[in-house]
Amino acid sequence: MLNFEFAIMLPYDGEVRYFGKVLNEGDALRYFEELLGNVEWRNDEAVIFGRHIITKRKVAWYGDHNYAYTYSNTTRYAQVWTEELFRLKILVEGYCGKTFNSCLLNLYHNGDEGMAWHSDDEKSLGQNTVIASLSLGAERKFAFRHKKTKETLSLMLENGSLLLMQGATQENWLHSLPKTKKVTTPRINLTFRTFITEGSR
Ligand SMILES: O=C(O)CCC(=O)C(=O)O
Ligand SMILES: [Fe+2]
Repeated sequence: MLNFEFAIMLPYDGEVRYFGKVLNEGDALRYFEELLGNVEWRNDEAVIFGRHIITKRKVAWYGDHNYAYTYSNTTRYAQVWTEELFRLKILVEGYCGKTFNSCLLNLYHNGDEGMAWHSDDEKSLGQNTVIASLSLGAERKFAFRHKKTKETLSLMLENGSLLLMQGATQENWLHSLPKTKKVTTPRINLTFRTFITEGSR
């Protein structure tokens, strides 16, 4: 396997690697535009405390099969990889030395849209899940907060950059994409994940 340079982001209780830019400006822009136009973007919906919420942020979900995935009391079905998403999956797998069977995409139109503190610890992802996050478009701050010590740290996710979260990260740390008035342009984020399918449980 090839070795790539990366920065280690978490001091303890989890493993996060930041590879920096893995796509040059031209490729990042081309993928951004292709995904903006070709992905089936939808507003995310959730039922939280009995209220039906529709987010401003748009989402899409792709994978090897049309997996059904339930969170926040809503079931979604994955679309099968587009050609450009499949190419990005192969690129990301090369850096991470891991394979992924699905990808959740988020489209943030500007800094008014973000993602609140959460961890990606759904049962369908299993323990010590590996999540690779590729960012395209506007540079945004990404933050981690330890669930017990409350230690907080953050980094900037650059255009074309790759972040890998693995080990006990989801068990011990929350992460968020804070809203900001400074960002007025859109960003697309792709999180490649491994969804545990019926056959492999
Ligand atoms: O947009 C990001 O960088 C993070 C997205 C995220 O945390 C998620 O989709 O679970
Ligand atoms: Fe997340």
